[in-house]
Amino acid sequence: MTADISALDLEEAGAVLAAESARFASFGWMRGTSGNLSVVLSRDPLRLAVTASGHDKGELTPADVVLVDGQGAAVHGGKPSAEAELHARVAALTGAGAVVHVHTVASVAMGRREPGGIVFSDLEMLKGVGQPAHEVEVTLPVIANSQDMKVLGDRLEEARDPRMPAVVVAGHGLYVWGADPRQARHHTEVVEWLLELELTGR
Ligand SMILES: CSC[C@@H](O)[C@@H](O)C(=O)COP(=O)(O)O
Ligand SMILES: [Zn+2]
Repeated sequence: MTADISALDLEEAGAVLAAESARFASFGWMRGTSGNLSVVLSRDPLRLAVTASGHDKGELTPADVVLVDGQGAAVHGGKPSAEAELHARVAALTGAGAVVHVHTVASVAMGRREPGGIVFSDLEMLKGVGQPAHEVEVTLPVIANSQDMKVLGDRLEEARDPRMPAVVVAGHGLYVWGADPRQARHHTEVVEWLLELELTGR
């Protein structure tokens, strides 16, 4: 346990992540134990609470959370998400306070159709990721999948567009981030809505 993060802080974070996870699972976005969530608990040193690996993400309890460092290694708790290192990388790179990873059908389907990136324009919903609705084109980057989180992190760093707090990982799912878990959830809902629209409309 680090001196600056109490067990209570971690359990409170676990309660938030369990609630967010149950919500995403209810949407069918975390089927078969897929997906993972994190929230930043301290910046210096970087510490995140991340969901434990391999659990049913619709049935998490506040205890199903692990404290990890800036490399995604466990500092306290059990086995962190297999993707904890990427969460830490996103938090360090973007300044986000929370990261969401979901396995949505629309993200994988659109990543296949548009491997060079998915362009959105003239949609009121773009305001939900801080962009104007009109006269702007915003691209959601698509990066190749890897089981190596360092490789995935390098790809995300190279491809990300500061105007879009998300990337699609081809053949895998969606990474989205925000200032806190609530904003990360809203960004996730908006990006997924945009993806579903494009999937339906093309
Ligand atoms: C069907 S689980 C797929 C996993 O390999 C992974 O991509 C995932 O999203 C969940 O991993 P986890 O280690 O439980 O956080
Ligand atoms: Zn995944």
